Amino acid sequence: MDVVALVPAAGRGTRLGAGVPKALVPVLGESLLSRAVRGLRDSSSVRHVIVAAPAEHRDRMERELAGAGSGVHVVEGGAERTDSVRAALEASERIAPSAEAVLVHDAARAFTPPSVVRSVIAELADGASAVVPVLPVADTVKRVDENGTVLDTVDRSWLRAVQTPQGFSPDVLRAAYESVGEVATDDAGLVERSGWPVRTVEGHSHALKITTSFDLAIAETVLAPAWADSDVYARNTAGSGR
Ligand SMILES: Nc1ccn([C@@H]2O[C@H](COP(=O)(O)OP(=O)(O)OP(=O)(O)O)[C@@H](O)[C@H]2O)c(=O)n1
Ligand SMILES: C[C@](O)(CO)[C@H](O)COP(=O)(O)O
Repeated sequence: MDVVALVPAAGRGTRLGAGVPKALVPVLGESLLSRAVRGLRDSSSVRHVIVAAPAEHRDRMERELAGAGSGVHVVEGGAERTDSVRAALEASERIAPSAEAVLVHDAARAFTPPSVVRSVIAELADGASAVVPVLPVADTVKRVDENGTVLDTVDRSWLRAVQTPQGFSPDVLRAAYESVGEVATDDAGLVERSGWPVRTVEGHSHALKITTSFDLAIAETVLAPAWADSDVYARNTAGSGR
């Protein structure tokens, strides 16, 4: 399959509070952005990568990715994640007009194993129009009212936590972005609202979204060393890792 990956990387990283956009934060010497793009390239299944960068850091991100290969492009992102994905999606019509599949992958999920990327693409190749990697929810989940009092306990057997990369047939994602103007927290949410079925594949604990300083500590002590260790990396890319 001819696959293009869109990488929203234009967020500020407010919850991490590193003083630079989160995608530029280094983990053991390599930025989250560089690692996220490397994971996509390591899947050997992605032809083009289009990164949405903050306007004021676009040049720096271009330099950061200079060694990542000729198929990597940087465009200007927007105020919300959906604006950044929309900008990259529009650029994909020019950069990758013959793409048969589009992935959307957070720069913040920089340690996603290439095996997850391949699983999503395999499901698209099998005929799915939209695919998301998911994990079961580990905690008991409760609904609460505005005062913080518990209303009820949700049956978690139906719940899944959703990761990226999320994969789509290009026409389906474009139609969803054209018809649904509002902001969504993930791209599959827009596709669902347009009435398309969304399939799931097994996600991976290493695909966590680096959001807080705790997550960054996990990245520094567990995830980056696992990637640097070729044996651990091989096991990690082969299994579920849960
Ligand atoms: N306007 C935005 C906002 C977010 N993102 C990207 O969307 C992904 C998921 O967002 P999140 O992890 O919430 O990142 P931030 O918005 O940077 O985090 P925060 O809410 O803490 O500021 C990240 O790769 C982020 O760079 C983006 O491209 N454009
Ligand atoms: C797309 C996403 O990573 C799926 O879990 C998530 O919804 C992004 O949410 P955020 O609020 O922008 O971090």
